[in-house]
Amino acid sequence: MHVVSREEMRNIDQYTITHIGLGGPVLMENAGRAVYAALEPECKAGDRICVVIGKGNNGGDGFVIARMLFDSGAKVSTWLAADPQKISGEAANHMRAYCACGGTLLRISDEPETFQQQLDRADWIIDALLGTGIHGAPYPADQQVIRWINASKGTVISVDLPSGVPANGEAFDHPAVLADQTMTLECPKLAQFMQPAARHFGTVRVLPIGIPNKAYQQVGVQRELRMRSDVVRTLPVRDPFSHKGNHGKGLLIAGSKNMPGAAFFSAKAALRSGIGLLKVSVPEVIQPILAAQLPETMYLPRVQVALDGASGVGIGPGLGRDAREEELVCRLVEESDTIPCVIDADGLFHLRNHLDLLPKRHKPAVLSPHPGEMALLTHSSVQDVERDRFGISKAFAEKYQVYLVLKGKATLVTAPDGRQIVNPTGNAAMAKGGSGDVLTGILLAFLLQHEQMMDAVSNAVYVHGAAAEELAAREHSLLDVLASDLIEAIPPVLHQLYDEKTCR
Ligand SMILES: NC(=O)C1=CN([C@@H]2O[C@H](COP(=O)(O)OP(=O)(O)OC[C@H]3O[C@@H](n4cnc5c(N)ncnc54)[C@H](OP(=O)(O)O)[C@@H]3O)[C@@H](O)[C@H]2O)[C@@H](O)CC1
Ligand SMILES: [K+]
Repeated sequence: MHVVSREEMRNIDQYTITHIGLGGPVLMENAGRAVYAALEPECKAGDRICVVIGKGNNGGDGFVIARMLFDSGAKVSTWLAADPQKISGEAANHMRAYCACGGTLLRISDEPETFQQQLDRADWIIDALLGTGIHGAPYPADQQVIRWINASKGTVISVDLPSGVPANGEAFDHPAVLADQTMTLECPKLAQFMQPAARHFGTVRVLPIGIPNKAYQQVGVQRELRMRSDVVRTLPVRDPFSHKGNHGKGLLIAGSKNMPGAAFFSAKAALRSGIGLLKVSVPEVIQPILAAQLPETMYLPRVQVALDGASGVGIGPGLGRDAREEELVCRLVEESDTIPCVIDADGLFHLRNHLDLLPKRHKPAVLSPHPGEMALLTHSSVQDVERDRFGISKAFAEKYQVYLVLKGKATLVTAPDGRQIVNPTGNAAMAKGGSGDVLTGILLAFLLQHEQMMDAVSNAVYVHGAAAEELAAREHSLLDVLASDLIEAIPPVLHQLYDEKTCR
């Protein structure tokens, strides 16, 4: 499923209308019908539904929804936030169709008190005020309508976008609808994955409106939401005649005297994610503790680190910020030139002034920063990173020729050629020390077992998030999940995914 910017969505619509010949009224009819079809099973007989309609094409969708509700005999009141004389194009066609079917239109500016009363009494409020077309803050009259919608008690369903939210997710401080549910048309917009916009969406349903794939290809959209079916399709299939050497010989350089746990989490996650052989390099002082906890790995004293036949390397979790490690990180990034190399946490800290090493590699490295680490790498602030997650990631991945995993609510994977994949799994239980170390281990293991790096990285991020969801769905809350719990949730997640793979 594609993820689009405002401009891309407009171009996709235009291509579909002009070159494919599916006219705007058809798409609008499809959009309104899709929302009606999704809404209808949720509504009980006698529910009061208030449709709030703006002047543009988002309002046009609202007319279709209102017409279908009216035709089905629902208790619908349809309120216009604009002068009907100023409604034009496809929206005007659908306004006429609604009226011709016998529907009544009320203007908010004529009867603001009645509007507020009806909003207050409504079980459902359909927000078709503003969509992808607005520039800047909504006009003052629309801001007032948004405040009234937000003060209402009914369930707010936003059509395409919560009104007032900028589609590209730019930071804003004006009023915007706080939806209970957003029925996104055709494909998710960037705003759904950006702060503060994302907080306005409530739960999201994506409703197809019949735009053909050709339109996406022509516009050249390079962003996708990872679907479960993508993960199931691309997970590696294990050869029944394989041996441990076929599933990767990983080397993990992690842990320090004060952070032995990080090495444990990464190593155990890599083992749970299928790696064939794993050697862990830790300071000698913590080796006995780890060896007792994790007898499945081999150990290499930190002073003797050499690739020594490894087919992939993970660097960074709990490494510490001692200046001596900087040289080690740089050396390993250079020496592992032709094999997968994952760099995280303190590995990123040590690499921050040596990023020029990255584009020299034959095999692109995988960097997995959280926004704070990304700010460090780009000499910016966390706010700068969050303001433009998509743009900053793309510029960085292309410049340094890396796979970049920018962690967050919707972790974003960017390939060296600029393709981007948004991860849908995960929850707030992961906001705890050690979670990132687990991901490093899964990444290392998956890179050694997948054919395509983008699949390996995206699947690792997906499984990591799915493990947190699995825990929260069963015996855990969002508060009590530990990194070690995440690791133990990898097996049920993989079990389920492989089950789906064999069932297909
Ligand atoms: N064929 C298609 O494209 C399809 C599109 N579809 C639907 O259309 C939506 C996009 O439609 P859109 O482009 O008409 O924009 P929309 O968000 O309804 O409102 C823009 C209107 O607001 C105005 N306006 C501008 N700035 C403003 C502000 N700050 N505060 C307040 N108003 C402001 C501006 O008028 P202006 O004031 O500039 O004259 C304009 O009239 C999309 O989200 C989806 O729902 C679907 O039906 C599928 C087919
Ligand atoms: K809307």
